[in-house]
Amino acid sequence: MITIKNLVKTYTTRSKTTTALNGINLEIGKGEIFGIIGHSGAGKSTLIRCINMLEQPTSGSVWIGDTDMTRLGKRQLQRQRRRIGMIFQHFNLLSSATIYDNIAFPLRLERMSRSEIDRKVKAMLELVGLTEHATKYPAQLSGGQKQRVGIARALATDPNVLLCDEATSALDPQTTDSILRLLLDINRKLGLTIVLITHEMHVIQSICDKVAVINDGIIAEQGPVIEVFLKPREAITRDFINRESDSGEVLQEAIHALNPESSRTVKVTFIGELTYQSILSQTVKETNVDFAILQGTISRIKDVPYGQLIVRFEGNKEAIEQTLRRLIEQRLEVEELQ
Ligand SMILES: Nc1ncnc2c1ncn2[C@@H]1O[C@H](COP(=O)(O)OP(=O)(O)OP(=O)(O)O)[C@@H](O)[C@H]1O
Repeated sequence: MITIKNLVKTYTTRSKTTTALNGINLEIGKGEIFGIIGHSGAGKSTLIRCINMLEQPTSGSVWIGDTDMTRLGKRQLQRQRRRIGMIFQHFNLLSSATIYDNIAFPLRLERMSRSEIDRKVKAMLELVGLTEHATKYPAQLSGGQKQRVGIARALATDPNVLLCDEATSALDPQTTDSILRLLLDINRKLGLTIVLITHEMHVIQSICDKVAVINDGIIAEQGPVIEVFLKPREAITRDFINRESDSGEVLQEAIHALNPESSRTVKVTFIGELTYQSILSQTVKETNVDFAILQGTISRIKDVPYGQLIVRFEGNKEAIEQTLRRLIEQRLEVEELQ
């Protein structure tokens, strides 16, 4: 659906040249929710803005279906952009227009008839749950409601791609969750492809199918969210994961306080149905080792439950080795920590 090939973007000012994107390659499937996560300055905004040519790439190409967006003339680009909706961190609503008129705005640009516009705006208001608020102005709405208007306006022209530029970063956690649920609902109802950028892992974990981790203008790691977050390969990915846990320092102390001769500390990950099974206790009964749980969590990545335990095994070296082998045989992910 969206293919980004060798994308490079440099910004040149009088004093310096900044390479914001340095050879990005991405493949985003139709109907996918694809998240791009990175620290401030990593290149996220530049990347998402290159998808609809709000930023002109320096080199490389961006394909949406069979269309290379980098090669379009002004008219063709305008036409293509109607197929790509976008929502923003600070909503970008017209403050002097009612909610109804904000949503009608892109439709009027398309010179739709009044009755068609009315039908479409009402359908959009219903989709985002704001029917009661049609005659209000943006200043009379909460942040979450304003973002719903942003979503309704973005979807009014029936796009097949929705770009979300830090769409929940200005919202509190509860409102963030309600907007994320709405995006997921829309993705499922309309089969819409969604590309979102964020610096919060929670956003990716809640609704994305795939994720790319961007750092210094390059993709450090990408793949299905379960793969990337539960088996991270790169330090930057681990950094995002560990930032969510506030016990990182205490845990490091606990791990380093151990006698490496008689104990081993591992992170054990249970994915899907395995999350609810008593595999650990059955295994240590067989192998006769002791264990202490240093940390435990249970959560979900989109619809898939997972559990993670940081466990210190103590006892006979051979018996610990056998325990780890048995856990792996039973399809648990085992990563040794040091
Ligand atoms: N218009 C511009 N002119 C010059 N440099 C720019 C411009 N826009 C972005 N940059 C630079 O490009 C790099 C990537 O910026 P970008 O805004 O894409 O990062 P980001 O990951 O979205 O960061 P943030 O989360 O803080 O918005 C940064 O070094 C930034 O300073």
